[in-house]
Amino acid sequence: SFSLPFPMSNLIVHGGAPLRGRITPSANKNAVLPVLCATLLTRAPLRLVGVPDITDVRKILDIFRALGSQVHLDEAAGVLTLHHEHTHFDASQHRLPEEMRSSIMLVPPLLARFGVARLEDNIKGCTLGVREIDPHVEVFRHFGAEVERTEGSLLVRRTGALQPVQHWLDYASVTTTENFVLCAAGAPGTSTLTNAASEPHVQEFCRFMQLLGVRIEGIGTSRLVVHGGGELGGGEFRFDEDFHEITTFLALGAITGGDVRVKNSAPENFPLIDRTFEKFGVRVEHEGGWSCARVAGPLTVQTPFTANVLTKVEAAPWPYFPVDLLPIFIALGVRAQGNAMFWNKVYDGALGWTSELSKFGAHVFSSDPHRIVTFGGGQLTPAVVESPYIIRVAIALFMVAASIPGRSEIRNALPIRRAHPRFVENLRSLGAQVEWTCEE
Ligand SMILES: CC(=O)N[C@H]1[C@@H](OP(=O)(O)OP(=O)(O)OC[C@H]2O[C@@H](n3ccc(=O)[nH]c3=O)[C@H](O)[C@@H]2O)O[C@H](CO)[C@@H](O)[C@@H]1O
Ligand SMILES: C=C(OP(=O)(O)O)C(=O)O
Repeated sequence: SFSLPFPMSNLIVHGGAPLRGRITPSANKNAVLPVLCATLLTRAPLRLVGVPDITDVRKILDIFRALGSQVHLDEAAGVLTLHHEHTHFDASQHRLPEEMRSSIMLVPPLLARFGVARLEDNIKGCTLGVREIDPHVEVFRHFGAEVERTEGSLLVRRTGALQPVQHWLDYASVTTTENFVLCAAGAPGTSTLTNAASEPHVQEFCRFMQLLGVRIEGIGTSRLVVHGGGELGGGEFRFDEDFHEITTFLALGAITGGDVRVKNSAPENFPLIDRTFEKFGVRVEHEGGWSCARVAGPLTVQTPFTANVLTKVEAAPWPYFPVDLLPIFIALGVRAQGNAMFWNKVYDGALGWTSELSKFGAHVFSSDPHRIVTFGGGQLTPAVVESPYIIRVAIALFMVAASIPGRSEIRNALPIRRAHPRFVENLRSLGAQVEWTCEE
């Protein structure tokens, strides 16, 4: 199994080298995790192809083993076979994985199979500010489950079968949408969700639910219709490439003035991401199943035609620019000549880390909890910086470091291992001088 501890927590990089080469991206953590949670709904065997070796996956597989499920992972091939046949859950004994948001999607399958689930308060996830639990509780209750607060956790119970519902979310929440579909799958009849999230990973998760035998209409739109209550089967599912990882490696090529090509089978997801690259003088091309980012000269922020506005990147639920990619473009912003505004419309407290960029000599102004302005293009120097527990921020700090000649250190970069397998190995294959080290 791949349940070894991973103690190296800092990234050391000798930056300044243009990164060049080809990358085959892994699967999207935010598709893989809800799919893994959903597997618990069925007693039939399953084969999942393209499973990444990331720490969040390890944690979910560990809980499956603890519950008595059959788990077999061929690490080299990334093939996971799962069989939740002789699976037992004891709410007083088993603890769902902490420090990852996706644990919350184990609740509906546990409810369906065992009538009870217990969710630790500490499920957390990236420290992006408040991660609300109420929309989930509303969904569980609406379907007929009872939710009560106990010390340090939430206890969710079902006495009878879940009832189909019509539900309208306050906002298009990714995991709440997935939890809705998971509950609806077990509620005999038709359930409808309005203001559903539609991110590529939500679509991928819905396609997996279809493989299990759940009829879903409206995938990719803001209204999902789920026909639940049928017998669920098994089968084989192959994960798509992660648009976050594709974008990350394209951005790494661009910020180091190199030429990185990334395999990309779904360029139809990229028009807005491509236009956002263009705002910093980076041209993305998609051809023959591969994408590359070209930079002609130094990175430069495009000047808007409208007077008195800043070039801006506005992140919000899909089909807006994806919020998890914002830090990666902030890294481009501090490197590009000119000024740009970054607007995080999703999280209240997700931009505090940008003060850390001043250690490289970058100039970033915090307008309010949702907006910052980068004054880019100045001289940057290598630095020792500290990452918060936010995957994409550790990457953004690494990107800036990789673009500056000299030795930099990103402390607490371990969150990267939550989403990106072989990150350092991939970087080395592109010519980066980078390694993991332990805390001194
Ligand atoms: C495991 C997983 O899939 N995690 C992703 C999922 O988390 P998650 O599903 O937790 O994120 P949500 O979509 O629920 O949004 C997170 C928080 O942002 C706030 N909010 C969000 C949208 C909105 O229109 N208004 C609003 O106030 C809420 O406080 C909410 O709690 O989606 C987030 C938003 O794409 C991503 O950052 C996470 O990587
Ligand atoms: C924020 C993320 O994950 P989580 O929701 O698990 O914290 C992420 O994938 O960037």
